[in-house]
Amino acid sequence: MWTDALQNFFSFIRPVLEIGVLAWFFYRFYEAIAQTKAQQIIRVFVTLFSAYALSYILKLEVLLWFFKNITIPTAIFICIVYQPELRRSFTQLWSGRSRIFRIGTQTTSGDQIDSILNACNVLVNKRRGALIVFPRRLGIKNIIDSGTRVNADLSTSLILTVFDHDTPLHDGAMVIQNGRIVAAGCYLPLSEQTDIKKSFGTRHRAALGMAEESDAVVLVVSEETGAISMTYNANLYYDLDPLTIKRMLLALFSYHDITPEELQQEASSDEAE
Ligand SMILES: Nc1ncnc2c1ncn2[C@@H]1O[C@H](COP(=O)(O)OP(=O)(O)OP(=O)(O)O)[C@@H](O)[C@H]1O
Repeated sequence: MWTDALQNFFSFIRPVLEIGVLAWFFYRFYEAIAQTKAQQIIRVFVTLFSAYALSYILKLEVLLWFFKNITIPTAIFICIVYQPELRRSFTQLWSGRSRIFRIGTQTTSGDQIDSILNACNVLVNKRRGALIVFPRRLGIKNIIDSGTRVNADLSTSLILTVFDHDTPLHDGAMVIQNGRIVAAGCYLPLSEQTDIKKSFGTRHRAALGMAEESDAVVLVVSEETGAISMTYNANLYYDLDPLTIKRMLLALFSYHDITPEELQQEASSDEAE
């Protein structure tokens, strides 16, 4: 009797489990893709699938033959043409916004963020540029290996020393993780976005590229304008004030992905209460 009940239970739960896992997977995949240019790929697939379904329902034999024969070449073509977008989507899928993938941690404290922002303000006044990367869940060993390992306690003076002109490490990016300066002089991937402002040079392009390739947060101090900007999730937020940066960093380090506009809305609704 028990085995019958168990069998009945499993035969009920199995399809629920299968549908649940598939729905979760497709939702996560869509969520990752919706943030990137790979949504164009989804549109192509949806259009092709709709056309195929219509041909099937209306029994349009010639169109059905056509769709059957173009499926594999189209899939290969899309994988080749959209390879960077697909790679980014998968990276975001596994780095994810889901708690399940929260393996790594970034525990840079509020005081340490203050030290970083103090350094940024001094750099702004001295008209020096800087690029600081905060890895989150995804490891960025390849980026760290492209520079020089520092592995030192975080301090305003060390950041200033690194980004001062004529120091061997001022060219490139600094990596800060868990309140420590892990490396400096690191090379970041450049963004391939074409709709980025023409006035942005390679420093901003590198910050954006890093935010496209990984879930890291990047701070950029512009040597030319003195603006402090931030990139993450393939977006660049230009010229932010120090308080916004601090609040955003704290939120982002605790995996609460937030934009400056959302932060302002939260602050104004807190004031209203
Ligand atoms: N791929 C890269 N990885 C890390 N750092 C980079 C990379 N490309 C450029 N940089 C840094 O950016 C500096 C050049 O900045 P550039 O003036 O071209 O950029 P920008 O976006 O106009 O910034 P700024 O507003 O500070 O002038 C380089 O000296 C180097 O330190």
